Amino acid sequence: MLVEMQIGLCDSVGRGYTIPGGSAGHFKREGYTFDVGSSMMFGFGKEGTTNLMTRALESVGKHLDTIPDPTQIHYHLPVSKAHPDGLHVRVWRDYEEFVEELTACFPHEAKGIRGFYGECWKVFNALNSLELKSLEEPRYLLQQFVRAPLACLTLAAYVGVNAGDVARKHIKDPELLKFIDIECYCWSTVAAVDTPMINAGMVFCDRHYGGINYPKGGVGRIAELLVDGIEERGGEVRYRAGVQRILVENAPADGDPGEQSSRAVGVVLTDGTEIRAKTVISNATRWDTFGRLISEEQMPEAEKLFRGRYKLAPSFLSIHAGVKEQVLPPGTDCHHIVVEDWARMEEPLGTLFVSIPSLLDAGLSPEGTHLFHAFAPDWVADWTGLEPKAYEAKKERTADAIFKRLEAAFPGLAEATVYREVGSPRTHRRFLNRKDGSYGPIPSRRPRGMLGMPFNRTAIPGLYCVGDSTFPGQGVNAVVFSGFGCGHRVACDLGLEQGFPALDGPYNMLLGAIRDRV
Ligand SMILES: NC(=O)c1ccc[n+]([C@@H]2O[C@H](COP(=O)([O-])OP(=O)(O)OC[C@H]3O[C@@H](n4cnc5c(N)ncnc54)[C@H](O)[C@@H]3O)[C@@H](O)[C@H]2O)c1
Ligand SMILES: CC(C)=CCC/C(C)=C/C=C\C(C)=C\C=C\C(C)=C\C=C\C=C(C)\C=C\C=C(C)\C=C\C=C(/C)CCC=C(C)C
Repeated sequence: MLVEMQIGLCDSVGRGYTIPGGSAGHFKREGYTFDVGSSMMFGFGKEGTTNLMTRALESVGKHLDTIPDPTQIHYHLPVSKAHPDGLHVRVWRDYEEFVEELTACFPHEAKGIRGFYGECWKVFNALNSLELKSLEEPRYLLQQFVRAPLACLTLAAYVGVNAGDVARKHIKDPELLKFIDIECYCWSTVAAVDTPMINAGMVFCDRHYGGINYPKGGVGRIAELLVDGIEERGGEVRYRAGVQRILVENAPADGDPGEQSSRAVGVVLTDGTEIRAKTVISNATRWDTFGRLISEEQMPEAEKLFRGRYKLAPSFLSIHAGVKEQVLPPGTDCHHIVVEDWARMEEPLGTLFVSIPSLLDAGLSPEGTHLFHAFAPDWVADWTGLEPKAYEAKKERTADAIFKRLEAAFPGLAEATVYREVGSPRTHRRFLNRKDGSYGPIPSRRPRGMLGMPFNRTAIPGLYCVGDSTFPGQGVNAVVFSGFGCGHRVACDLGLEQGFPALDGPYNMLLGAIRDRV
C-alpha cells in the first residue's frame, strides 16, 4: 500500500481510537464479538473484478476465510390487501430462487421483476469486466474504453441514472415499487428514485454472483489483517492518534519546485505532534475534513457546491445484545429488515435492521447464546442536551420499544435477552468521529445518478479524500472501491505508476464542470 499518510483511526473526543476498521471494526464484551456497524459483507467473491474485499486483502498478502450466507436479507414488510399476513421475502443467494420467491408474491409482475433485475445484471456484468481503478485517471480510463468498449459505454449510459426510474420502466404495482424502495433504502438510506443505478446494479447482483460471505472471527478481522499486512510491509498504523488539523501551506508545486502553491503538507495530532508528508488522505467525512480538519476559511469552492448537492444521512440507534439460542428457531436467517408501515420507512426508527452473525460463526457468542445486533436510523438532534441519567433512561426506553416491535418476527425476544448495550447517534459520533454520527452523504435534491459525487482528488493539491463521501458513495464495497481508486490516483501523482499527466488538467476540469452542473 502506498498511502503516505492516511487519517483513519480515532474518536471524536480527540484522543484517537484504539481499534482499526471504523464502521467495519468489532469489539468484545463478555464473550460476545460484536460488529460495530457493517455486518453484511460484499466483495468476498472468488471470480470477476468486483471481489474488491478479496483483492484488498491479497494486495497485502492476506487471506480471510469466510462463511457463505444462504440469504442476503429476510424482509418482513407491511400488511396489504394482497398480503394480509405481511409481505415476507427472502433474498436467496441463488438468483433464480429469489426471483421465484418474489414472483410468487407478485405473479402479475413476473415480466417486470425480470426486466428490472435483468437491467441490474447488465450494469453488474459491465462493472465486473473492468479492472476497477481510478476513474479520474485518463490513461486508465482510455485503456478500459479500448479493452472493453461495450462495458464502458454501458456504464457511461447508466452513470447519470437512478434505480427508481429504471424500476418504473418495468414495474407498475405500487407495493412492488415499495419493495424496490426498501431494497435501496437499506444501504443507500434513500428511496430508489434517489439511488444511483450503478450502485443498485452492484448490490442487487453481487449478492448472487460473489454472494454475501461473513468473515470468520467477525467483520473486524478484515481491518486486523489489513493492519498486519501493512506492518509486515514496513508500514505503520498508529492508534490514539487523532488528527486535529490538516496543514495547508505554501510549498513547491508538483513538477515545478521553483513555483509555490497552497497545498496539504501534513497533519497536526491532538497531542500537538506534527507529521509532514507529500500526500495526505482523509477517510473522515467531507463535513469533518472541510470545516474541522481544514478551516471554513480555507474551504475550496468545490466543497461548498458539494454541500448544495449532498447532505448528511441520519445516524443509527444500535442495540448490541446477547440472546438465549432457543429464541431463534432452526433456519433463522442472519440478516433481517422489518418495516411495519411503508409511510414510516424513512422516518427515524421507522425501519429496523437485525444482524445475527453467530448463526453463521458460532464462535462469536458464548455457548447457548447468539449475538443479536438490532439498529435503526435516527438523528443526533433527538439525543442532545440530555443529562446523563435522562440520556441513559432514553436509551433503555428506546431499546425496549424496539425489542417490543421485533417480537412479531422474533417471539420471546425480550425475555430471552441476557446481555444488552445501547448506542445512540452520540455513540456513533464519538467512536467513529463522523459529524452527527452520520451514516454518510445523501442527495439533497434528485441526483443525476452518481455524476455529482466527487472522486478522490480535492481542490487542495496533496489532499485526497476517500470513503463514503467520495465516488461511488455509501456501502462497504463502495468505500473499498474508493480506496482502490484513491491508491491508484495517488500512485500516478507521485510518479509510482504511469499516468497521462498532459491530459490530467483538462480531464479534471471536464469532470469538475460536469459535477458542478448537476
Ligand atoms: N453493512 C453494514 O451493515 C454497514 C453498517 C454501517 C456502516 N457501513 C458502511 O461503512 C461506510 C463508512 O465507511 P468509511 O470507511 O467511509 O468510514 P468509517 O467511518 O468507517 O471510517 C473512517 C475512519 O476514520 C477515523 N477518523 C475519523 N476522523 C479522524 C481523525 N480526525 N483522526 C484520525 N482518524 C479519524 C475513524 O475513527 C474511522 O476509523 C458507510 O457509509 C456504510 O456504507 C455499513
Ligand atoms: C468517467 C465516468 C464518470 C464515467 C465513464 C463510464 C465508466 C467507465 C463508469 C464506471 C463506473 C464505475 C467503475 C463505478 C463503480 C461503482 C461501484 C464499484 C459501486 C459499488 C457500490 C457498492 C455498494 C452500494 C454497496 C453497498 C453495500 C451495503 C449493502 C452496505 C450496507 C448495508 C446495510 C447497512 C444493510 C445492512 C442490513 C442488515 C439487515 C443488517
